[in-house]
Amino acid sequence: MFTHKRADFGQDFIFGAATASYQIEGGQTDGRGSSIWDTFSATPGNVRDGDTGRVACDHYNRWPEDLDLLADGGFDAYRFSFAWPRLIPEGTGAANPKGIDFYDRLIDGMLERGLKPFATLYHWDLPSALQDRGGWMNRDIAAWFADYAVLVNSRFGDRLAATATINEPWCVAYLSHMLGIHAPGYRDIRAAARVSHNVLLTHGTAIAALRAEGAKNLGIVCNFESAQPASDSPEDREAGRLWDGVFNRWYLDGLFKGRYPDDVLAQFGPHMPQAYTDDMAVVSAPLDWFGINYYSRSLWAHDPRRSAFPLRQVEGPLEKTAIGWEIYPQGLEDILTRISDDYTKLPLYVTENGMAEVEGTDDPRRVAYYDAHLGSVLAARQRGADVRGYFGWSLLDNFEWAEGYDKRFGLVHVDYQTQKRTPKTSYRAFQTLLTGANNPR
Ligand SMILES: N=[N+]=NCCCCNC(=O)[C@@H]1[C@H]2[C@H](O)[C@@H](O)[C@H](O)[C@@H](CO)[C@@H]12
Repeated sequence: MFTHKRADFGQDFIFGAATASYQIEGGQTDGRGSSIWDTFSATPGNVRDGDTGRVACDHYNRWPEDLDLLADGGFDAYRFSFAWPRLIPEGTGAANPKGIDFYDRLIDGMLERGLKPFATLYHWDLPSALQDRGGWMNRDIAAWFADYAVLVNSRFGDRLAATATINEPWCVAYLSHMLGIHAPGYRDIRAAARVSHNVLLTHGTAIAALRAEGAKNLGIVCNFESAQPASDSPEDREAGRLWDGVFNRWYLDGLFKGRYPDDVLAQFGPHMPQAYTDDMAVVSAPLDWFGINYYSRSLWAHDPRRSAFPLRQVEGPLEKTAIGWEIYPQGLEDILTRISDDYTKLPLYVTENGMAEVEGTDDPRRVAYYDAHLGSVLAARQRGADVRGYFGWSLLDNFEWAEGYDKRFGLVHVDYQTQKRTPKTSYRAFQTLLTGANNPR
């Protein structure tokens, strides 16, 4: 079990678990439109074992059982995402009544169980019809997304505890348009530069539209990693700093200082959209809270072979999870205190933290991972970071993007042949922390 006690976090601290629509819902029916992850995963070679989100955890049909798992675990909140293609199948225009009905029932189900709905408007499942129109590379996405955000707010806003516009803009931009690892799979510096701006412009445009509707408790969720040099050489130290710029400072500086970091702009060079500086007041719109996703650290060395972003990742020596990421709890304390000291005094939520582990329901390594990272949250709070909550990633084993179903992050095991859910030891650790009892269902 954990070494911490619920009281260590203060009575107002929120514990939750997180998921995302494409990773768990399945339910490619009832008017849901196609998403870029449907097309990306249907393309051979993009996802391990050719896995897709067609069925996933069948959450579209099994959501009452999954909400029961959250309630029985003693969680205060559930971080979930709306599937844009389920609500507006073509991305713009007519809403899908069956999509609205699904989220109506899901959110009411949370409220009936005393679970606070922490919503994310976009967790990567862009409607394919919008990709046909350029997707994130088209500046018009800011208006398309703002209209979608206003629809969600009009239908569900009065029941949501908190709303994040976008999950992990770095993944939407760099992982998906520079590295090509996620949908839509571009490897194009010009696309990456434009999307790195458009994703934050879209966020800010939606915030303004939601404010005009009177929406409250608005934020964004960004992912951070502790970017470190692979050696003490000046070149490697510069490489570590540049990656910190790419992964962390682009978003922190953009959102909270209204400007992009010069070292990263220098790498993007002439590929930035014209007059992007005119947008920075919108990009840095005031927020009510800020979400931090943290998993690991990364080591970087100078790579002179590359004309832009001259760096390469180096494997580190620390214990690794089943997805190959080093276990580095200190990085969570560091990023929380860095954000609080250098960027914002907004309420902070750890909106994702967790680890991939080999299949099984006894997961002592995951218990130790969570225990160590919860300790980092306490340490950051003691250093003045206003951390208000923590969400484990993930409630369920689920579709892990390009890794398919091979990588399991769940507190609850999913047998994809039978869809049977089985709480793991790590679920029991949270249940004991949160309820004091280890009451098996
Ligand atoms: N260089 N490099 N670095 C690799 C950085 C990976 C960043 N990926 C995440 O943070 C994703 C986040 C996502 O929200 C969720 O949908 C995913 O399931 C989890 C687990 O993967 C995490």
